[in-house]
Amino acid sequence: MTDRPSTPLLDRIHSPADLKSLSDEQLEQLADELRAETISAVSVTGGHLGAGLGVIELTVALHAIFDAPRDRIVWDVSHQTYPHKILTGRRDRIRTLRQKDGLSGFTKRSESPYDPFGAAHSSTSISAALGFAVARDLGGAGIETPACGIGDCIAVIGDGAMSAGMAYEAMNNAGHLGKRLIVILNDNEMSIAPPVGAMSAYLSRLYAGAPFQELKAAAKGAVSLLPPPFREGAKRAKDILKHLAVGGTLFEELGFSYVGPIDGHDMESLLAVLRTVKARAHGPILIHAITKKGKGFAPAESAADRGHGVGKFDVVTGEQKKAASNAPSYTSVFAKSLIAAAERDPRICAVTAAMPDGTGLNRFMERFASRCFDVGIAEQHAVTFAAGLAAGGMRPFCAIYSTFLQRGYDQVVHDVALQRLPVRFAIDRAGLVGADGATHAGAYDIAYLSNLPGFTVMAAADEAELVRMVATAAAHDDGPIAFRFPRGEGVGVEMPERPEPLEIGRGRVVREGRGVALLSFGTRLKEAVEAAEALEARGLSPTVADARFAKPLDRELILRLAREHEALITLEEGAVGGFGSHVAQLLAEEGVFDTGLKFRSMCLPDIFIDQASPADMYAVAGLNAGDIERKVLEVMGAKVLERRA
Ligand SMILES: Cc1ncc(C[n+]2csc(CCOP(=O)(O)OP(=O)(O)O)c2C)c(N)n1
Ligand SMILES: CC(=O)[C@@H](O)[C@H](O)COP(=O)(O)O
Ligand SMILES: [Mg+2]
Repeated sequence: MTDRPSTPLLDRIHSPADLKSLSDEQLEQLADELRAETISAVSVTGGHLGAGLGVIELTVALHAIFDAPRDRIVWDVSHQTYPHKILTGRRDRIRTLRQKDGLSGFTKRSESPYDPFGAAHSSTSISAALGFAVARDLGGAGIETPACGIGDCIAVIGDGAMSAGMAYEAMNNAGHLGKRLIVILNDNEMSIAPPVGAMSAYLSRLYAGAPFQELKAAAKGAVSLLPPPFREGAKRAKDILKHLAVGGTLFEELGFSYVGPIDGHDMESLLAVLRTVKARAHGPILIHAITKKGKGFAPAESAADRGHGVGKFDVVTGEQKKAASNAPSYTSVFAKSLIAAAERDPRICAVTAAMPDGTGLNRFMERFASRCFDVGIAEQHAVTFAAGLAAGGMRPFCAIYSTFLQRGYDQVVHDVALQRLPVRFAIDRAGLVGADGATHAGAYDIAYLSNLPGFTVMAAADEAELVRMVATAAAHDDGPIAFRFPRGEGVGVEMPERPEPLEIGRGRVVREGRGVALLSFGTRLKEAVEAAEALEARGLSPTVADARFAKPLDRELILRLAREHEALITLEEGAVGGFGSHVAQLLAEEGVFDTGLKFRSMCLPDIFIDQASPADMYAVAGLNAGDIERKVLEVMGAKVLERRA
């Protein structure tokens, strides 16, 4: 007895080469089995379900027609690649997805030669595929697979990812270079939330209602693309292409041949069009495939997010297994606090870059639709748009995950900081996030914001602190201000009734002790307190303080801790170069080291940490309570404790 689906054909597939001998009908059957296997695997791992289900037929067709790894298939975001992983020799590990030591939830060059380019942040695929195409034409053979060289270069990009400027930068360049390059626009009319923006409306118009171009002309153009009959389906290809629009679109204006729209779930259409394109394409070509996110799994198809990101679930009912929560999530605390602040202040508005649910701004949107802006996947624009709002007299909160804010860094520097504009950055997913792994680690914002003149940088130690920081940011008009908080639920502390803004640049001592001081910035505070309590048993009683601010630093507090203790240890959920470095700089400048203070900075190590539970990732980073305890003992010269299990 097994709860795995029956997959006789898929069981024979060990690499894409095995698809080459299958008939078109068998490829259709393979797609059905691949869908069942994908659903089964994600039901035990959780993860990105809907996007993969939407590209099952496309994945099979691509691997049947093209020759990966020689042909480079570059998946945008790559959260839709679980079916691709199954077909490319990773089926035996597919139930380890997104877990410690398991398969990554995204494409990863070190994981497989079939993943020619890693991704997880969106809208990079056309640039990367174009890079491969140019390398090919310059005689490059690829790093991992030099023996097979580089064949066709194919970018598969979603309609949501098409909202980012980078995709247009790439098409602009590709149209100019004129290299053979295949872009498949996987249009499921969904980002994580329903897509927004004029471009999304334009894509819908390409296949909604009346044909946008005279059919006769389209058919003529299409027929000229047809190959001589080969293998199966040439006649069918002709029939299909007769009904397609070719030319006349924005893409055509950018120098691409446009083929579409085609039904991305109709294997016959896909095979026919891909065969034709493979045989005849010259220059850049864009194939517009219409798909359904969550296709073939009713609970996903009917979910508001089309099953974008799911927990483990029951394959029959679709019911997700949710862990009981003991405290509200940081995201919901942020959203609630911002709504409360906006009730009082009509200047408060909010900006998200395609993450209304993830940032909690969907709730703000329900309450203040005219003051909330989902700009699509467009972090650079989001930041400068917020800068404009601030310059216009509003009080904008730009809510972006730490990892995605990286994309808007020049805008943060040039448009916000340099002009000292009071944009409030609500930085969610700060620190290590778990299953999404290294691509989504919120590791760098402390460093890349704290070095900017005039920036105020805060980190919440718990959910009550987050409430205070929202109030602080709302009241702060003197330049840009950021506050960071992690993924997941809070600590379960009591919440302030009427949050008062914090005094800028003032930390707090949460536990008075002696000998050694632990100065935490962010939610490692809980670990620091735990470590301090454990150290009591060893005769040590560390002082524990919450810095609250990485910029401006609480000089008074830090210098007092340095003066009154033999050792000072800083803690943060960020990369080297952040809070600890700024504290070290202050201590050095003040000559504190000259008088013999023992100083250590505990931050993320200089490595990319693979996916695992956040606790396991912090164990790799050496930032859990036991690690802090050991560090204290090491610094204070006491016996190092046995490593905790
Ligand atoms: C730069 C960046 N911003 C935000 C995200 C978060 N994100 C992941 S998938 C996604 C939606 C992508 O939509 P689409 O490209 O249409 O793919 P689909 O899931 O519909 O297949 C978003 C916003 C991201 N991965 N990268
Ligand atoms: C692929 C992607 O970037 C998002 O879907 C991300 O996985 C969301 O993560 P959260 O669950 O933390 O919102
Ligand atoms: Mg989409």
